[in-house]
Amino acid sequence: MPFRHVAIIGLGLLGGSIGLAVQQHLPGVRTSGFDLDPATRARARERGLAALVPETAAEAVAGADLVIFCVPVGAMSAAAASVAGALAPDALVSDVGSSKQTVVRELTQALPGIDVIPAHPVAGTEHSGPDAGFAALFRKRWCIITPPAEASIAKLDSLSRFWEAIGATVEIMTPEHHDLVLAVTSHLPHLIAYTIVGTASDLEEVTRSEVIKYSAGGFRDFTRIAASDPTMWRDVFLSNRDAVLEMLQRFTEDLTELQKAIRKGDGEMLFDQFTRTRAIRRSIIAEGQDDARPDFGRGDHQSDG
Ligand SMILES: NC(=O)C1=CN([C@@H]2O[C@H](COP(=O)(O)OP(=O)(O)OC[C@H]3O[C@@H](n4cnc5c(N)ncnc54)[C@H](O)[C@@H]3O)[C@@H](O)[C@H]2O)C=CC1
Ligand SMILES: O=C(O)C(=O)Cc1ccc(O)cc1
Repeated sequence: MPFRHVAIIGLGLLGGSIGLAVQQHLPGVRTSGFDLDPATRARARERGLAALVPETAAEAVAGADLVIFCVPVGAMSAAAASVAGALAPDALVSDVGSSKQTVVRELTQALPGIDVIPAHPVAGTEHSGPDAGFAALFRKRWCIITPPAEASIAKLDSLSRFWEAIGATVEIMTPEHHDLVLAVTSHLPHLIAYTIVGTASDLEEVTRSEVIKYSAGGFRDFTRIAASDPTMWRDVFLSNRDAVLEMLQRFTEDLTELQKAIRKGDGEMLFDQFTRTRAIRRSIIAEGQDDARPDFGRGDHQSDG
């Protein structure tokens, strides 16, 4: 393993999972971590999310050759500023943020002279905080690395090997392309889930208890997504604004087409559309890209296995 000491800033779902995964898969690598919230630091020590959880970010990054920011994308700048003077000059800085263009810009600006190579493990749950992390989170999941044009090939290779060692499969993309792809595959679906759950709970003629009682498959799946962390998702939408607005525009147009078909009684149009989307689901399953997590979509327990 090219890294001897990994420091994790932010010890919630992502940071905690990285800490546990490194300790499980790379026992020779030192781990340290810091979180702004004292209660999270205390819980991180109890759960052993990192071997060392000191009281300051500067102490956590001292001597680390890989520093990973695992904070909401709107907090990346402040988190980077909090370690600016304390990083080893040859440390590699990375992150796990769900959007990449603003993050790469903000980390690079906050840390002049330091190598920054952002990443996004496309792996998560609707849970957050220091109790949510588990070592197997990244197993068989994609990790998209978005190196700036000037990134060192050797450091990019080291970061790829790190993610592979904790179970992920690495893909390289530009930050621009990443933000477009994730806008449609992740950000828009979350926005739709937040909307539909809000719409259902605002109805006057249908009571909230009826919504809960009769929430068969479809609605229930949306409520899982809509339970995701409000701070994290507020930041994702504000940071990936342009790509999300572009995808939302296309989605709105397609929704209007379906609305027209229903009004006109155009069953053929509806049937063709649903046949096309069923084929997409089937190809996801055939490629083994359905979710490997044992509790996906069903319970709210996590495992450390
Ligand atoms: N939740 C998910 O499923 C996924 C999240 N991500 C990304 O990972 C990042 C972290 O998300 P989660 O772990 O889910 O969030 P989380 O809410 O579980 O953890 C974030 C932690 O960062 C801490 N924090 C905030 N500002 C800080 C600062 N300046 N210094 C130190 N700690 C600070 C918070 O106290 C919190 O404990 C986000 O950027 C998110 O977009 C990426 C993939 C999946
Ligand atoms: O829980 C789910 O279904 C997710 O979609 C998790 C997730 C959330 C944010 C990401 O950037 C990547 C994965």
